[in-house]
Amino acid sequence: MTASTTLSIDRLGRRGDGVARTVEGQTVLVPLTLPGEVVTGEIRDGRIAAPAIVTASADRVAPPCPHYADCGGCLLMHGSDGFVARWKADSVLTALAAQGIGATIAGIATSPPRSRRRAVLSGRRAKKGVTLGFHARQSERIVDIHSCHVLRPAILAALPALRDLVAAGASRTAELVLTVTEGPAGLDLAVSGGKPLTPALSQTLAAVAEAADLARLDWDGVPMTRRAPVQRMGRAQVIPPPGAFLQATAEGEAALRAVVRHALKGAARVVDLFAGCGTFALPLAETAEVHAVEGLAAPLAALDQGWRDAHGLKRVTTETRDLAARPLLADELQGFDAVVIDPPRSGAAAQAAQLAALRDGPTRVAWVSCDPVSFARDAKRMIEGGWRMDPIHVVDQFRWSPHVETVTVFRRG
Ligand SMILES: C[S@@+](CC[C@H](N)C(=O)[O-])C[C@H]1O[C@@H](n2cnc3c(N)ncnc32)[C@H](O)[C@@H]1O
Repeated sequence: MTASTTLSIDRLGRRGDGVARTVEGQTVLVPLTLPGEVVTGEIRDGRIAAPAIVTASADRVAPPCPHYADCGGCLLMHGSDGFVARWKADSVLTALAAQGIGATIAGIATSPPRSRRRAVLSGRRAKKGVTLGFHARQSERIVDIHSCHVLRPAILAALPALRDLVAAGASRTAELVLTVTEGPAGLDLAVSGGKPLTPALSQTLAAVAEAADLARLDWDGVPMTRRAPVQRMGRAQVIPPPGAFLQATAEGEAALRAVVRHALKGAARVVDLFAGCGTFALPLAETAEVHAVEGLAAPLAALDQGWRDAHGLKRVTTETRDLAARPLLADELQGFDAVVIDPPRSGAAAQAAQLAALRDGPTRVAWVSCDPVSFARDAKRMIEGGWRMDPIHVVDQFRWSPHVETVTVFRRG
């Protein structure tokens, strides 16, 4: 017989698990709980994996998804919308406070249910059939999903076809990774980890692509294009490379872009750092000349082509550059009025150091971030360099997950 322990949840940790303390002072993680709840269960390896709720929080709601108990795609569906919004805003303020920065939240824009237009699914073929979905919590096991409250309806409708692809093209040993993106031309699917293409497999894949009306199916780097999988970026249309980064929801992208546009109004020369396929660069080129810098050549080539095919945009130039190893230096930044920066989760420490040291050139930096902790570190550097930080807009594109994105503006002069 194993002993149950009763604990009170103090707060949620960064990954969304409840955090409690035993009387002996041991920290225990308790998934799917909320602050203030009293829970009981067996502690193993510092976790109560299957807690019974003794006293529920007033913020607890019934999760709408039948897969929620198992699927790792969502971790906060048991909290009310108000709770999740407050928790995300607080996690940004907490990360900034840890760097000694006081900040205010301008607002939070939460993407609606069923709005995720880009998702990475996993698929496996086994003796007993195909599984397709997200990984279970804390596990390599794939939860076979048939409904989902985050994915766009077009992605959900394609799951049977994606299962057919897994059945035809997954080996028994490897997991398929399926990156699916919805755009105006339909679904764009990039699959990696599949069996080598043979004429027979190509034929099957082509038949599935046709039946599901996929715009493009990329099989481990070999694209089959039925329609150009364009994405609109302002007045331009871009064909992203297969599996390329795009903001996860159209609503989230619009919220980020609105803040960036407003902040950079009137700027004649803008540099877009970590530009991707041009989410910010191309709309900004309606009113400003833009220099787009990005580490990967393929998205930049797509951005460049999108600019060349569009009408009425100001000049856009591109530069492939590793901004961690070779950030833009002060003399390279001086020719710009304003900066937009949107680094990966690790942030932009090297670039922040260069921006912080600026005495001439840009007076505005619109800073988009997908990680509050690295953002807080970089913000501290900016503020130490004399920049003032505007209130922070929280943009929640990953509803019901612990991810949180922000955009704010640094100003000087
Ligand atoms: C969060 S995404 C933003 C992309 C784009 N701004 C958008 O909104 O679609 C971060 C981008 O940074 C790029 N990146 C990651 N590490 C980089 C590095 N060391 N140097 C330059 N670019 C990098 C990625 O390829 C990706 O396109």
